[in-house]
Amino acid sequence: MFNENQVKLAIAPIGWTNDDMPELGKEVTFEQCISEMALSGFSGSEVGNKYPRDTEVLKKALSLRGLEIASAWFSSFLTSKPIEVTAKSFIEHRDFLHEMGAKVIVVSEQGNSIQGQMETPLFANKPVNTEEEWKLLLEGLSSLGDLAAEKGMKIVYHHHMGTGVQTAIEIDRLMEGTDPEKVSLLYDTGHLVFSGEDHLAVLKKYVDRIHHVHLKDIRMEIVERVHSEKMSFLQAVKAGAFTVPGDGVIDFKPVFEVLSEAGYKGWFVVEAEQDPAIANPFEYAVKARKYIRETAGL
Ligand SMILES: O=C1C[C@@H](O)[C@H](O)[C@@H](O)C1=O
Ligand SMILES: [Co+2]
Repeated sequence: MFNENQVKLAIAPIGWTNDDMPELGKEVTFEQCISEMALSGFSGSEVGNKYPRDTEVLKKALSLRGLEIASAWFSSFLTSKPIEVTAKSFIEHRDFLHEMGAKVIVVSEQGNSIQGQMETPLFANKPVNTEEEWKLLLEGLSSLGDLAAEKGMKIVYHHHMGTGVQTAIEIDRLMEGTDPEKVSLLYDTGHLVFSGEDHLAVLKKYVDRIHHVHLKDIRMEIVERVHSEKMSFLQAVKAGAFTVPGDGVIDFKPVFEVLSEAGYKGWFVVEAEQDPAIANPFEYAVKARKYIRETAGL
């Protein structure tokens, strides 16, 4: 299905230690996390809060286990702070990733996001960008795209629950308002299905602009509780809204088919944050690896 020289498989550390709620998995060491990633058959990782920032130390620890860095999350504040503030931290992040050999930079606007607020009900309080916020966001992302291009890199925008770019309509606006040469899309199956979008329609529409993929599955019974019990994003994660591909309601076969027919090149990153005390991260990594082998032939 895929050309094995063009796609690579990574897993995010968020199942071992959660960056949004560092108390989840605080006892798990960096070495345990990356060793279990390698042992379960992955060749890459994104960057978590326990990863050393010294690039030589990080490279050595990863190469001992046959792992590479696929990318890392960057929070932009284009709608709430002057562009210079975001640009300064973006350049630092870009240079770190460039040194680590990554080609794409995950960007998500957090200026008006509620994703980190433990008590804020997710669906009732989702921010909706004003016209002014859209302008700041679209122009700011173009500038970040230019900065990424200086190093031969791309930004991949992460649509996300609890932010101003969550729904298919909002993704349309983001895509229509930016230059494909400057702004690419990160496709995260879990966030689209959680939001109630047609994830395959979004994929087919933007497949040529998708340069990074997060593979996340959904437990629909938890999403129903998020609605009825007015849970926040973080409460939803703790309750187990997300899981690894093959363990929830999403059929990934058509997702892989659309991407392979379009000649997708880049990383697939299994990203399934759940409480590691409930869902053993190594066991779930092995489960995801087996499912991807069976469904994508990778
Ligand atoms: O890519 C991601 C990074 C996390 O920090 C985030 O909250 C998660 O849901 C996600 O998709
Ligand atoms: Co994601």
